[in-house]
Amino acid sequence: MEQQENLPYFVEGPVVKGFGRGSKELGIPTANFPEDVVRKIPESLPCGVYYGWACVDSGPVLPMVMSVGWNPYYHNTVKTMETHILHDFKQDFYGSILKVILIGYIRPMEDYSSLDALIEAINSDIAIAKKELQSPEMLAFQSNNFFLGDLQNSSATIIDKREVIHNRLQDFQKKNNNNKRFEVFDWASVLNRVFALALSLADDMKKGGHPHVHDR
Ligand SMILES: Cc1cc2nc3c(=O)[nH]c(=O)nc-3n(C[C@H](O)[C@H](O)[C@H](O)COP(=O)(O)O)c2cc1C
Ligand SMILES: Nc1ncnc2c1ncn2[C@@H]1O[C@H](COP(=O)(O)OP(=O)(O)O)[C@@H](O)[C@H]1O
Repeated sequence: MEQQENLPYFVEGPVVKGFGRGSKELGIPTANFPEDVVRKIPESLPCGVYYGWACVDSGPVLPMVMSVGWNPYYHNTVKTMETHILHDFKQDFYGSILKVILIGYIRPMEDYSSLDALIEAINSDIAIAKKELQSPEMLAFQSNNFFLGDLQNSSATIIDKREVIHNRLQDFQKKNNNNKRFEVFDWASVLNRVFALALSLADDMKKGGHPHVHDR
């Protein structure tokens, strides 16, 4: 299936406030990634509904369902990534770091005729996720090194590793944005290229082929 081509896909970022449409009251709260994280998701990752694993800060790795797109039901003008974690959290976790692995594609985003129909569709997505995540291949991702912060030994594909590294370097850059040196020379992007090249070479060596540079 074409939608499975870029999976698994690894994303990490802080949880920000969404549109506040009261999805919590409906029993389906969704944690939102900020716009800059969503913007980095390549066009090659189709909009739609996904299932996979999620982890908040250094908490347990839990099943999740996620929507990626423009929420046609609400006629959104910005693309969002909204993660509903299948767990009863005692409190909100805005500002926490959310890590997700998108493993399976469920369906495209639909414009439902009523809120009840949308909720019914999401509940069906949840049932699919629960079932699919029980297989040994899916369970293996629950203990992926990505959740431990060990990127070198993560089974993320090259583009995913770069994405995570890119996000981390952007945070690093933001923290240092008062430092004049960063205005003169973009160290973060240089480091990003060096990391990407090193990962690319390591992967090629592992495959036993001749190392070559992948384009972003
Ligand atoms: C698993 C899942 C599937 C979704 N499917 C759709 C969909 O098909 N169409 C749609 O318009 N929105 C869909 N959504 C997005 C919801 O509309 C969204 O979570 C809701 O707008 C909550 O907004 P809020 O975070 O601002 O409260 C889906 C969300 C989830 C978690
Ligand atoms: N199981 C859960 N999955 C996702 N978010 C949850 C969950 N339980 C609590 N939350 C919290 O709820 C927030 C989302 O609530 P929601 O009503 O969708 O509001 P908003 O869209 O305004 O952020 C998340 O950012 C998170 O802090």
